[in-house]
Amino acid sequence: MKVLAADGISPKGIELLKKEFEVDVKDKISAEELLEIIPEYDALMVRSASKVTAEVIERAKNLKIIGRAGVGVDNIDIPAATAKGIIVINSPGGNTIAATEHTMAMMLAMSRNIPIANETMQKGEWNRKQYVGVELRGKTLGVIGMGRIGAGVAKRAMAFDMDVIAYDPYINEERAKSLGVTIGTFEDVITKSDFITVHMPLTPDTKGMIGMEQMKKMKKGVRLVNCARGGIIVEEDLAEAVKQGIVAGAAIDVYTSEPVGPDHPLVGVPGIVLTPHLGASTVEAQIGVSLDVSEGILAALKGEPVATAVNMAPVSPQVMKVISPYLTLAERLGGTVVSLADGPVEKVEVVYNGEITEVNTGLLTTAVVKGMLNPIMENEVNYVNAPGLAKERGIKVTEVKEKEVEDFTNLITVKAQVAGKELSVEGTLFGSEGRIVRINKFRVDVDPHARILVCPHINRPGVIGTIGSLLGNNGINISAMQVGKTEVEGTSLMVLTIDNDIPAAVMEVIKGMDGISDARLVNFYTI
Ligand SMILES: NC(=O)c1ccc[n+]([C@@H]2O[C@H](COP(=O)([O-])OP(=O)(O)OC[C@H]3O[C@@H](n4cnc5c(N)ncnc54)[C@H](O)[C@@H]3O)[C@@H](O)[C@H]2O)c1
Ligand SMILES: O=C(O)CC[C@@H](O)C(=O)O
Repeated sequence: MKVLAADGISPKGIELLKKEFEVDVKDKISAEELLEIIPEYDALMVRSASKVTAEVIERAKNLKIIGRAGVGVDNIDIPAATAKGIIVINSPGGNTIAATEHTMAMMLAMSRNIPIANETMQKGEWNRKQYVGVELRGKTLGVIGMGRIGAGVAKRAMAFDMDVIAYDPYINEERAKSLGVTIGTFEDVITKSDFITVHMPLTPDTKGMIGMEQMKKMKKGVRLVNCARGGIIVEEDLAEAVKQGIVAGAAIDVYTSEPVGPDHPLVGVPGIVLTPHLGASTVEAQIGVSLDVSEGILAALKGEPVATAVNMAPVSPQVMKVISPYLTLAERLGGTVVSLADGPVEKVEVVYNGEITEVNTGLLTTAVVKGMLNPIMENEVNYVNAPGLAKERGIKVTEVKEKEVEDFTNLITVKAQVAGKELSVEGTLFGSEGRIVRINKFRVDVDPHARILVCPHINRPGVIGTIGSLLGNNGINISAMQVGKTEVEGTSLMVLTIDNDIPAAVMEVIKGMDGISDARLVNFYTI
């Protein structure tokens, strides 16, 4: 497998990846070169400089995962990646402190004229009267977007004795209370604050959220900070508002289009402090984000789910801890059902019993679907594309949770509707080992690995022996055997774990044997 690390990713994560994969490092890569070389790679790591467009994704023949060494994924075409089953991961917390501290640094630099004072002093000037600043103490800071960075900025601002008022339509009263901030409306924040800082992603809702109309409503002497995304504050309006004295100052780290040249409207405006997207640029943050995405890439390339995938339903680390031991079992139950089916699966119901019902089992259901589709699809099915592929194929997937469970702590039952008939396979964990404990109505204890031959048959002398001899005569070794019975007298289910594939002609002979009702091969290597 080959990994491309673009945009100057810290070597810490790259070292980790190099233990398992071939890694090419290209700190500076043009859009043309990326398009040209992307077909070679299985994984791509980027910061904010490279644009992973639909065209790049279209040409990425082998790409399985894109790792964004940072928070914002606005430089990646997520719908295009999802449609192609490419996992997109980021590092949600790796650079939070760096961006939070940069915001504080920008606020202080702006309010105490540090950049201009330094610049003029470096030229030999001594301008003490010209650069009188303002204090943070006692001022109101308006925080728009109370996520990781917004909350970190609020906490630090309170240590500077600022009052914090926040606007974030997606946080609840309880969270606001625990952060010690006052929650207000957008109007409250823009009209009552002395400093305003924005910390949300650029979305259709947030784009241009602060323009001239809003700036005119703000307090006289207001100062604005944007260390989130360019475009949340309209750049031309901000330049004009500072020039006209509507806004006293601004500190900006991010721009609608980067890199920024000398013609940018904010360049050269007195009172505006600019940095070239340095929010995440600390040694610690770069190591953190590099390790985060490298670990994610390692897991994803092994087929494991990654909690930081942005194009999958998010799974908290607590939930992941509970469900991860069941993921392989869930896939194998799905794969078993589809291998036993005599026709296309129309409907799947995944029933969870026991303690596992207390957490979100969505990812386990996706694992069942992944296991069902993998043996029958040409291209790899993964946690990202499995739900979409099932929908495309008209397979209705539902989840049922039932607290009660007999005999086991937890039980997963996969029921499939095939040509009007129901098939079901049940599984549980014995310690950390997955086991199939029931196939249709037959109780079994099968270790779902290698290949199994499943034969419902009449319970009478000689039937099992005939199959054993046939397999032996064809050089197929049986390494384990189970016979499951039902309440229906006279019928049994034989499950043989075998070391080799069974040729189609031998399968036909088995199916035609006296006393055998059916024969199905489940190959766990393809699930
Ligand atoms: N300058 C940098 O180098 C740098 C570094 C890290 C992060 N960032 C950017 O900072 C931003 C925030 O990062 P984070 O880690 O705190 O993200 P986060 O996801 O933890 O927080 C974002 C917050 O914005 C809120 N939000 C969404 N839409 C909103 C709206 N319309 N109005 C108000 N609030 C809204 C969300 O509810 C959430 O609480 C992101 O855009 C990220 O890309 C920049
Ligand atoms: O890669 C960077 O330096 C910027 C990262 C930052 O914008 C982010 O969204 O995490």
